Amino acid sequence: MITVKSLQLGFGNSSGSGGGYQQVLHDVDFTVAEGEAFGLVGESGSGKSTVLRCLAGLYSHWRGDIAIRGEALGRRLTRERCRLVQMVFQDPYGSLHPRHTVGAALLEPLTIHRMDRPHERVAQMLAKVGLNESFRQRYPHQLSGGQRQRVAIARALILEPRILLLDEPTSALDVSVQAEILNLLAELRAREGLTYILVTHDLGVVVHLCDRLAVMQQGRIVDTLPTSELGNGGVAYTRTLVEATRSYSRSRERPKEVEAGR
Ligand SMILES: Nc1ncnc2c1ncn2[C@@H]1O[C@H](COP(=O)(O)OP(=O)(O)OP(=O)(O)O)[C@@H](O)[C@H]1O
Repeated sequence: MITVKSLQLGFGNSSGSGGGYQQVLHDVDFTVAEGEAFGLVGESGSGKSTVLRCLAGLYSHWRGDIAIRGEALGRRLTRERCRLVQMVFQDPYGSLHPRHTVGAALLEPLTIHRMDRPHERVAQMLAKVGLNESFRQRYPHQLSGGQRQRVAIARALILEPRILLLDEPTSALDVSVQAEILNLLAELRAREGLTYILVTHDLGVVVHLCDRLAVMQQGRIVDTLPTSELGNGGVAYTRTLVEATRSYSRSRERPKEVEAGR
């Protein structure tokens, strides 16, 4: 369903005169099947979010080929592309307008895309993400972190896209609500037959949600494997990453253990 071939992107002045040019993506290749959940993992700065941003149309100066359902993706963000591909960001506070109610935030894309039965669609979408009608009147600051992310997911899904790009969708959330949002995302994918590309630092999230993953290092994909193979060690860099994530999780858990012992 999604084919990315030789994707390259850099920032800065590429003329060579001013210097400061940084090549961020080098020949990134991967494919994602319809209905698949594909994880992108790797060290900080390896280019994961940049890949998502190219797919979402937030960057237009990439080179290479991106095709969705066999159709080459242009560099302009068209109405059809918005209907097909939507993105959910790490921080729902940043992606929701602070002075728009939940109802207004969900109605806006429907109005722009002139969709019929807008109020009915908002009610259905709220129910799908587990929020009742009373949430329509609330502002983002009147929601918990988990509820805000539910609204952000609802806003991304309200145009009925087929592809959801998820950039660290749970990392800004309290540990207690992370599982709730992951379960919601898994449930929505199963029910709606959605295709996910998910960027995360957390291999636990990949295991929970993804069928396959690609490991990025310095702007390149260095390994692609089924999630089921993660436990088997994989190739050297993936093994190192798995170990690093394990020790990262352990160090995150330590303060809680200390707290519990008080
Ligand atoms: N708009 C930009 N202008 C200049 N450089 C950028 C820009 N966006 C990203 N970069 C650089 O591109 C590289 C890749 O960034 P990217 O955000 O894709 O990494 P990442 O793997 O998602 O990292 P993290 O896991 O920390 O979010 C980094 O070196 C970053 O500094």
